Amino acid sequence: MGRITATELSWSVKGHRLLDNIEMVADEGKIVGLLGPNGSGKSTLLRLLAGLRGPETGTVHYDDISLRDLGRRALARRLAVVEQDVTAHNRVSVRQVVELGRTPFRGRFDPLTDRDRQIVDSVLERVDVADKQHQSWHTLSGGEKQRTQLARALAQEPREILLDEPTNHLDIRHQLELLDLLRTLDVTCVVALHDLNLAARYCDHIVVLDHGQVVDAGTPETVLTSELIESVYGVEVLIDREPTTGMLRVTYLTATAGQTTAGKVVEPW
Ligand SMILES: Nc1ncnc2c1ncn2[C@@H]1O[C@H](COP(=O)(O)OP(=O)(O)OP(=O)(O)O)[C@@H](O)[C@H]1O
Repeated sequence: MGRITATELSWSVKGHRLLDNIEMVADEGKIVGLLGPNGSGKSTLLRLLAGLRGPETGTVHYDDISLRDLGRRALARRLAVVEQDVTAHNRVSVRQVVELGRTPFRGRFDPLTDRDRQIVDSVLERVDVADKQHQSWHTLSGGEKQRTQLARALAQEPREILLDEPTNHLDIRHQLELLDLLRTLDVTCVVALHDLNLAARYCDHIVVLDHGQVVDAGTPETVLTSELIESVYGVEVLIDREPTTGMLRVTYLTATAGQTTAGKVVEPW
C-alpha cells in the first residue's frame, strides 16, 4: 500500500474551473472519504488521481513517484479504480469481468495461470458473487454489478484503490460488508461517498469538496459538524453519538433554503 498525494491540482472545461488548487493526501492503508454535493468535483478528482485525465496544473504522486513518470502498466499493477455505473460488453460473463483484473500481470495472449484463477475464485467469494460467476454481466442487478466491479478491482491485488460511490446500489448488508472489506485490506483507499453516517463510521480521514475546492479536511469528528454540513449541503442536521455504540450519528432534519457556499448562492431544490 502506498501514499497518494495531490498537490495544487486544477482542472477546467471551457474556461470553467471544475477543480481548483486541490491539496490532499491519502496516507498508507487509510480510508479517505471524498464528500461533497452533486457536481462538487468528486468524480473529476478521482479521474485525475487515476491518471484518466491530465491535470491542468499540479501533480499527483504515488509514494514519491509522479503519475507522469509512472507508466500505464506500472500504474495498473498498483492502482485499481471502481468507477460509477460501468458498462461491459453484453456477452461477457461475471467471471470474465473479474478476470480482467489480472490483465496488468499477463502478456496479451497468455492464458490465466493457476494463481490467477485462485485469486479470481477468492475475490468472487469475498464480494459474494461467486454463485453468479457464469451469469452474463448485463443480467446482473445494479448491486451485483457494483460488487463484481469491486471483485475485478481486488483481483488486481492493488496497493491503492479509488472508488466512486461504490455503495450507491447496494442493500444495507452489502454496504456494510463492502466497507468492512475495504478496512480489512492492506490497501490505501480514496472513496467518494454520499452517506455521511457511513463516512463517519468507516473513514480515517475526510476531504470535503464544494464547487471544486477543498473546504475542509480531517477526521470525521472534526469535519462532520452541523455548521459545515449546513453550509456545504444546505441541510440542517443534528450530530450526536448513538448511545449504545458511541458511533458518530448524523440525523438529517431539513433542507435549508438559499444557503451560501463558496461565495455562491445555491437555490433550494
Ligand atoms: N467533461 C466535462 N464537461 C463539462 N462539465 C463537466 C465535465 N466533467 C465534469 N463536468 C462538471 O463538473 C462538475 C463536477 O462533476 P463531478 O462528476 O466531478 O461531480 P461529483 O461531485 O462527482 O458529483 P455527483 O455527486 O453528482 O456524482 C459538474 O458540474 C459536472 O457537470
